[in-house]
Amino acid sequence: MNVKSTTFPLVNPLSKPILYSYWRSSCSWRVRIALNLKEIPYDIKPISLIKSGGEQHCNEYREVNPMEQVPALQIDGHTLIESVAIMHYLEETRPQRPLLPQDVHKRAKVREIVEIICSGIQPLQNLIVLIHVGEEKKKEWAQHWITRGFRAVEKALSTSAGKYCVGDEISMADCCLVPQVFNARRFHVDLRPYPIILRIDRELEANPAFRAAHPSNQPDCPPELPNK
Ligand SMILES: O=C(O)/C=C\C(=O)CC(=O)CC(=O)O
Repeated sequence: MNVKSTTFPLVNPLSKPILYSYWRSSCSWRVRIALNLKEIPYDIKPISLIKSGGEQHCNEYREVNPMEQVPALQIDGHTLIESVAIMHYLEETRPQRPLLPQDVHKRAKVREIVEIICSGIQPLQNLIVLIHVGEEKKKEWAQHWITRGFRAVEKALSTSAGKYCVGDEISMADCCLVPQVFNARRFHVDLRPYPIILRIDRELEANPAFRAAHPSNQPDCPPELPNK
């Protein structure tokens, strides 16, 4: 693993941000999109969640993120963890290309969709949970929780969506939706009942910030991308 012990806990406030990321971690992906949208230059330190039982569990990385998960972002002399907290930090310190709408009701809608995905769906189909569920049951388990959550997301979008999740501006909700759709496809969820989710996902496919953040464009993506 190429994480040097000198990298932490001290972080140089002037150095380029470093994102500890895994190519198909949906939580890392959210942050990559946010950084790209805000045009914040950053370096990636890949953390393999599967190599040698998972580099996220090694002593050095536990110093960076005691939750032993990705992402972690070293920025402005701080080490930040948890993708939603990181996106809010970026929003508050780099207000260019806002990821939250001005209107308070629309902001609430963005947060609602973010919360459904980041608390109500993704943690239930995360690697650590699926390991406990077991190989035999994991597909059905993931499908169950993604379907349950997508039903609620689709309902929310039926009143909030314009071109994107909330109105016509890209927001944190879109940063969370696209990686979750990828996960849904990975677990072969039938997405036909969610036409608004599919339309927004298609809309964002061509966006350069989203495209650059895609797992297939990550330095640690294996040459043959499985389950794309
Ligand atoms: O290559 C792997 O199978 C390991 C881990 C992941 O995909 C990441 C997740 O745990 C899913 C997620 O981010 O939602």
